Amino acid sequence: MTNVAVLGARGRMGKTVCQAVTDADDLQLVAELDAGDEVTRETVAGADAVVDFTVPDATKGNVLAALAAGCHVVVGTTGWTDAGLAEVEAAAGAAGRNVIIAPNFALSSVLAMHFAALAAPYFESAEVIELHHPKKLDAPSGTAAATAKKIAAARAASGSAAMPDATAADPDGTRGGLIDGVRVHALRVSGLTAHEEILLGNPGELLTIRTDSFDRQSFMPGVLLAVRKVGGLPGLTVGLDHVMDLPGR
Ligand SMILES: NC(=O)C1=CN([C@@H]2O[C@H](COP(=O)(O)OP(=O)(O)OC[C@H]3O[C@@H](n4cnc5c(N)ncnc54)[C@H](O)[C@@H]3O)[C@@H](O)[C@H]2O)C=CC1
Ligand SMILES: O=C(O)C1=N[C@H](C(=O)O)C[C@H](O)C1
Repeated sequence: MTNVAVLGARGRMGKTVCQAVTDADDLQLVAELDAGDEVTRETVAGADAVVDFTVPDATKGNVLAALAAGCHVVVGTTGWTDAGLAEVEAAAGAAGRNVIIAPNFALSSVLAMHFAALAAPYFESAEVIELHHPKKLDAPSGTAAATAKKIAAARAASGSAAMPDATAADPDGTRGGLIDGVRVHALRVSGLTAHEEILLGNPGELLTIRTDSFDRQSFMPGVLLAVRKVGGLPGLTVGLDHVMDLPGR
């Protein structure tokens, strides 16, 4: 039995994770923490793994506290910087505990990012559109940022030319942001949950890769997989693609 503590337990994702852990035969929910609760050895109640779905401002402090409390950590909270990831990697090494941070735990999204990186060197243009509910605190989504970085890395590795859409005219600033030279557009619309479209274009053709999370249940198989695997993946792992055995990686 793996003991699990959930941080952000009163949130949209936290509630869903608490239920998924409760429903799993091999996992036991031992603590539910939210804003105002300190993360200590006592409050996480002997958890083997702590799961964090909180807010970008709090997540790094939570991870460092959970490592200090002797736990492995699985993080879905977005808004991470490279410096924050480096700090966590060092802390995980020092504590002898492991951390998995994934911007998206939905299988469709992990595969969409993977397919986009595979396709990117074969197209002149690539732009990312992410669509979410208006209560989302960060923009662009962690998934869109990761997708753009993967597209840019794949194009750089294959020696692709700069994309014409990155420098296309933008007289009124309506062309979105740029992440590693890839255009990213963030939409916030009532009724939506979490969606992403990646458009890859050549003269006369378009490849569209689209992923939709209609329900937060879509993230649960990935979260539970990470909880079950985190003890065996030393140090810091970023991205569920490194936890799954994706062919062609
Ligand atoms: N990786 C993935 O697959 C997914 C990631 N997310 C990310 O997860 C995060 C949470 O999303 P939602 O659940 O929709 O947000 P939410 O706003 O519904 O929940 C956040 C919860 O964290 C709590 N909280 C705030 N500060 C805290 C602290 N210091 N310690 C403990 N709890 C604290 C809040 O009170 C709230 O209950 C966001 O960063 C979102 O982007 C969301 C869905 C999927
Ligand atoms: O806030 C959300 O809802 C989501 N956040 C993650 C992100 O920023 O990529 C994952 C998913 O898109 C849902």
